[in-house]
Amino acid sequence: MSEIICNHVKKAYGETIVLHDVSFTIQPHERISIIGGSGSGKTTLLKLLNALILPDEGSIQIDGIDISTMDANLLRQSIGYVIQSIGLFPHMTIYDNITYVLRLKKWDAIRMQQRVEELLHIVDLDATLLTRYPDELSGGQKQRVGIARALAADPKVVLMDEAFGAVDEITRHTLQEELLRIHAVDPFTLVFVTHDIKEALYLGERVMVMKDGCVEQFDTAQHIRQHPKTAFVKQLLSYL
Ligand SMILES: Nc1ncnc2c1ncn2[C@@H]1O[C@H](COP(=O)(O)OP(=O)(O)OP(=O)(O)O)[C@@H](O)[C@H]1O
Repeated sequence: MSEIICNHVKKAYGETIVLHDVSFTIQPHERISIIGGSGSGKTTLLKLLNALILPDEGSIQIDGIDISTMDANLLRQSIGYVIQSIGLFPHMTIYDNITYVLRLKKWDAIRMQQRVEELLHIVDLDATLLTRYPDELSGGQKQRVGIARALAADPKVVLMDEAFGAVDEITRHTLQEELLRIHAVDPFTLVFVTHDIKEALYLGERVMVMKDGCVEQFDTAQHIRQHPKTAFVKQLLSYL
């Protein structure tokens, strides 16, 4: 499961309205990418889905439950979240980073060890890295650790914010393919924020284009390509 419904959500920081009356539904297991100009509200939207911030108006439901009524910590433990700066804990080993949520959930050591082995296989990382600290890894390896950590507790929703933005083109493409492979094997609802239209169309079954806090178009990748609704969407497609 994990249908996400965003219902007339409005968010402002002080006087500045960052999201205006945003509504959409994401189907269980769907892959959505979000693209838009800088400051259009993409990260704010992900933070709302993760209950890191709350809407001023409107509501967000996951599987029919308004997330503002849920325990925020439990909600976040059930959602995988990967950000560009990765957010690995620098003072923890890679093993401890990957198992962070599992330890919060009080998994026993043997089960955790087995899950880490599975995760290393899924994200194609070598077990010798487990005792290292984040500083001792390359950018691509850190991204893989970030993905492994996000997937550790088998979340039904995964939010990725410019997750592959800080790696070279080849690593980026490899990570994109791996993400699709991981999703195909054990699907989850994926919301992937990117600045790259090519990446948005490649990863998203549907693509949401945002501008100035509004959704300009939310359609299948094919429909966006064939029928861009606004000048802004056309402009994005011109970068392909
Ligand atoms: N904590 C905050 N306090 C005040 N304003 C904020 C805060 N966080 C974000 N903003 C503002 O809200 C707007 C939307 O920011 P957001 O990070 O959601 O945009 P974005 O689409 O993710 O941008 P980018 O692509 O540059 O990362 C921006 O104008 C930003 O300056």
